[in-house]
Amino acid sequence: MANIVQFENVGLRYGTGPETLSDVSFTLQSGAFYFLTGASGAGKTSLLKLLYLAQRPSRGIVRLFGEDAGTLPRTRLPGFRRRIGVVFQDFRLVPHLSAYDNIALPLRVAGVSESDVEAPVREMLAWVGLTDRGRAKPPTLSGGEQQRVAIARAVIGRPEVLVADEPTGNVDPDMAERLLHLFDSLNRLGTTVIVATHDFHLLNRIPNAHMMRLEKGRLGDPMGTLRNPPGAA
Ligand SMILES: Nc1ncnc2c1ncn2[C@@H]1O[C@H](COP(=O)(O)OP(=O)(O)OP(=O)(O)O)[C@@H](O)[C@H]1O
Repeated sequence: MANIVQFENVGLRYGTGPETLSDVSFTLQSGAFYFLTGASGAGKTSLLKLLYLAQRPSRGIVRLFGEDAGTLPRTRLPGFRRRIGVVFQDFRLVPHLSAYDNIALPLRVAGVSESDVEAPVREMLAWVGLTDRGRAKPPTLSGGEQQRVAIARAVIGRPEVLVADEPTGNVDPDMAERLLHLFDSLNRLGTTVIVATHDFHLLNRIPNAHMMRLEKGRLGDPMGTLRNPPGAA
């Protein structure tokens, strides 16, 4: 499998504070599934922001799709970002737009003609089990429904990498499993998936997932497949 993401000795410092991330080196293989764990404040969100190009490293190299993200001209950033879907813990849906229009947003922003928007949006609504909720606006949806809209929006552009930052933090355990199942099915179709989570119960649901653990801004033990995570029976 090809390296789709590569971090080389990456450091991140916000302003003049201490380093939030230090000497972070890892690769993500195309088509694999990764969990990123670590205590609150360990730097998970910061690492993911570097990955989806919302943040630039203070030092080191972030390589995406074989290219050094630090030397990409600004004009190429939107194209790169479209290859990475992002799911946030707090959903970040546009409240005055319907579920349908939230999911359609990435296609419309990318200039896809309106006649080519409806079929993929309907397909996504069905995939996340919300066929009947397309007209609903986010404030009228449950947390699990909102997160499913957010997942549909993140994947409608068929990204090569899906990044999810604590996507199950605001839903009940049954819904968390359901959401994880969506990530798993996407991964089986070939998308590289990385999920940051505190929820150890989820880890053994994807037996072949690779584990990454951040401790105070540094990656812990080398990555491996965690078949018996802490808390698993
Ligand atoms: N924009 C910012 N400016 C300054 N400091 C920041 C900023 N974002 C994060 N930090 C700091 O960086 C450290 C790591 O934060 P980060 O959000 O990456 O951790 P996390 O592992 O995702 O935590 P949590 O699980 O609580 O979301 C924290 O000490 C945080 O206060």
